[in-house]
Amino acid sequence: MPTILGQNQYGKAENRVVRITRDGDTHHIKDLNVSVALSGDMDDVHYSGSNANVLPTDTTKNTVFAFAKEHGIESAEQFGIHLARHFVTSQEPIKVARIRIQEYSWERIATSDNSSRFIGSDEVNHSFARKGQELRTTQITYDGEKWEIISGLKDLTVMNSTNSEFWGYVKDRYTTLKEAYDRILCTDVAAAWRYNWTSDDDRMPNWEKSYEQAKKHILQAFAETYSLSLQQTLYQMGSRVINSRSEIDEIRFSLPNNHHFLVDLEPFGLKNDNEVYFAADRPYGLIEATVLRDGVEPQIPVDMTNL
Ligand SMILES: O=c1[nH]c(=O)c2[nH]c(=O)[nH]c2[nH]1
Repeated sequence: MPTILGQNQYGKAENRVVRITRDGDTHHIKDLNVSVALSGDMDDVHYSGSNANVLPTDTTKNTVFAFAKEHGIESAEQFGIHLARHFVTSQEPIKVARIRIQEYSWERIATSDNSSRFIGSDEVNHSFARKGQELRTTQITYDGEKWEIISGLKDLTVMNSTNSEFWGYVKDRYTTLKEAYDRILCTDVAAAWRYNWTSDDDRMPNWEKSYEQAKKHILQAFAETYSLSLQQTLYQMGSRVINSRSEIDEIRFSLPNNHHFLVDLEPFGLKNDNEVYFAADRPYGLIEATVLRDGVEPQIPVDMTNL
């Protein structure tokens, strides 16, 4: 049966590009998922395998990252327009470029009123929480006498665009990781905390307020900790909650280390001065720990945060 080629397009999908613009101590984030689809005179590659008209999808990926440096990312639309125009006007065989962009929005974390005691007031400008509601969770267990209430949240994505380092770790023959003295720290916070309210005879906590406050302390501790490891940040977040909320005795975290790798733009003659990152989705480091009020028995199950 004879066949003919129908509609076709190709490109690199889901380029996760993060552009940090550093305006002194005030940082701005653009976080995009960019998919490139090109079409045009592509009969030959399908019919005979001749690649003469094919700009590699790998090149389209590089172009996305290089453009993030060269042109910046003013808006998703502006960025997409630059890219689409580039592909169509620079490559004769390419007749149509379709750029799809999803943008992750971030908002600044409001730090605590007394933060200037811990950090310079200008440093609040590098800590962000991703917009979009986190999921609030709770588990209630009652045996007719005692209550166990474990509440928490998941998918609370936060980022520090500076004030994070990681060095001085063990190095064996398989270690290739370079020590980092200024890296992006990004995680999706999953936390579960246990209330010490166990009896109907005791005064019940204000659940709504407690949730809002626990979340606030987690965010502020993340923003205000100068981090030498995600483990250290985790502990700071946990102790901030335990120390500020007398109704909570125990908190467990599961924190993926959402790696952001600096993109090597040298091959394109561009210097990447901590501006353009590749946001990898896997594999990721996974840091998990419980923080307890001194003297209490741990009760939150290990997998409680994997709701
Ligand atoms: O904060 C970190 N903790 C680690 O244990 C670790 N391991 C690693 O490779 N990177 C990091 N980062």
